[in-house]
Amino acid sequence: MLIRLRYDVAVPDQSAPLTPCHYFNEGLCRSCTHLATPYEEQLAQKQSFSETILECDSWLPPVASAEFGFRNKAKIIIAGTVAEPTLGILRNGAGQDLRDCLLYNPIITEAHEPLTEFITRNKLTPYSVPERTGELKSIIVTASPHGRLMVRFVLRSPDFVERISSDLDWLAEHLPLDVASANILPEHVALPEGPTEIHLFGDPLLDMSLGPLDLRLRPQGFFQTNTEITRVLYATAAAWADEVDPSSVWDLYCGVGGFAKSMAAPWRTVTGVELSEEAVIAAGGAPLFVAGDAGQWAREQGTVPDLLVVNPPRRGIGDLAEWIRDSSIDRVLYSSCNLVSAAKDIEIMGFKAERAQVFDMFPHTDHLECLIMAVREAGQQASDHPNNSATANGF
Ligand SMILES: C[S@@+](CC[C@H](N)C(=O)[O-])C[C@H]1O[C@@H](n2cnc3c(N)ncnc32)[C@H](O)[C@@H]1O
Repeated sequence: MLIRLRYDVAVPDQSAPLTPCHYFNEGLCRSCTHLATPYEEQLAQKQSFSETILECDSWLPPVASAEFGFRNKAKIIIAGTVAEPTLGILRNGAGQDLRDCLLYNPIITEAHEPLTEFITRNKLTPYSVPERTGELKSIIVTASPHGRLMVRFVLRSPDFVERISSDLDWLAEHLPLDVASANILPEHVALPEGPTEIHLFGDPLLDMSLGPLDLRLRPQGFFQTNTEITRVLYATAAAWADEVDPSSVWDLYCGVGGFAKSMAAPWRTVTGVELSEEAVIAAGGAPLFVAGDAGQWAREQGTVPDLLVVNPPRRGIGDLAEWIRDSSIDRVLYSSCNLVSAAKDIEIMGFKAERAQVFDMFPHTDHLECLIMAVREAGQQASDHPNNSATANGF
């Protein structure tokens, strides 16, 4: 904990309890803004914040995460020199090594040492942000639930692809490597990655299966970052869906298909829709998974599902909310990492939250995932609406 003196000079408060993270205690990394707050208190704060943002008939108790070791993905910024690279973040334009970060899955932590050696032995010059020189910008590492790794080298140009590729057998001897690729990001921008991905090693699919749920991830696909919380989230969503036992489900913004697959049953049709073709291929492709814009796809169907599942990016579902309002859909299972946009969407839809639960996907931060079962408000029947597209289309 820091106390602030006049002129905003921060000095360590010697009387305050230290957190388990030495980077935090030394003021070198403050990504975990609430690390000094006891975890139970963090959870209670997230719950009360959520209850003020979203009016709900029944708020269930929050689902707690492991406090450390839960992150399955690390975006490691590379800086420093070939002989002494830093693997972590940029702090005031310089590299700050974060290899002891407590959030990482232990196999990601253990990968730092061989990755450091790999950079040095292959002379992979770190990219310097102030000078705009060098090649290796970052390494994105994803850990599977089975202890295997996907490693992606984000490079300024394809110049180093050959030398990386030719030494990957060495890397595979030193860490549990299943997939490796190069991502090309030529621009000097604060983006995590570029559009071009060059596959270099292994199968391009990392097995992210969670128990019976068969999930696979390709390099540019999205996967929730807290594996255990994700498993509980999908299982809870499936249990809530089973209570209403829909015969048709649409999973919009489906990513690699976690919600859709957890709700699949022989007596049910389930369709997942996702913008990223990489994710759709990883999910298993047609006929169950469709690549496209969720809103456009929904409008083109000429029918509606018994249960609509949405798990959009932070901005929410946009004008799909009006389409839902004007349709005959009466039950939406909304999973969101931004309760503010979710609450706004649910209001626009003319629905009310029947049940909600916080899943602590991102401990020590303000962020959270929330699962909401929303139902059409009495008196808000789509058929009453003058712009009822379903009625206009004759179904
Ligand atoms: C929060 S992630 C959820 C992914 C998935 N439901 C899961 O549990 O991993 C949001 C997903 O929406 C996708 N997406 C973004 N805009 C979209 C759109 N207009 N139509 C369909 N999918 C979209 C992203 O590619 C991303 O995979």
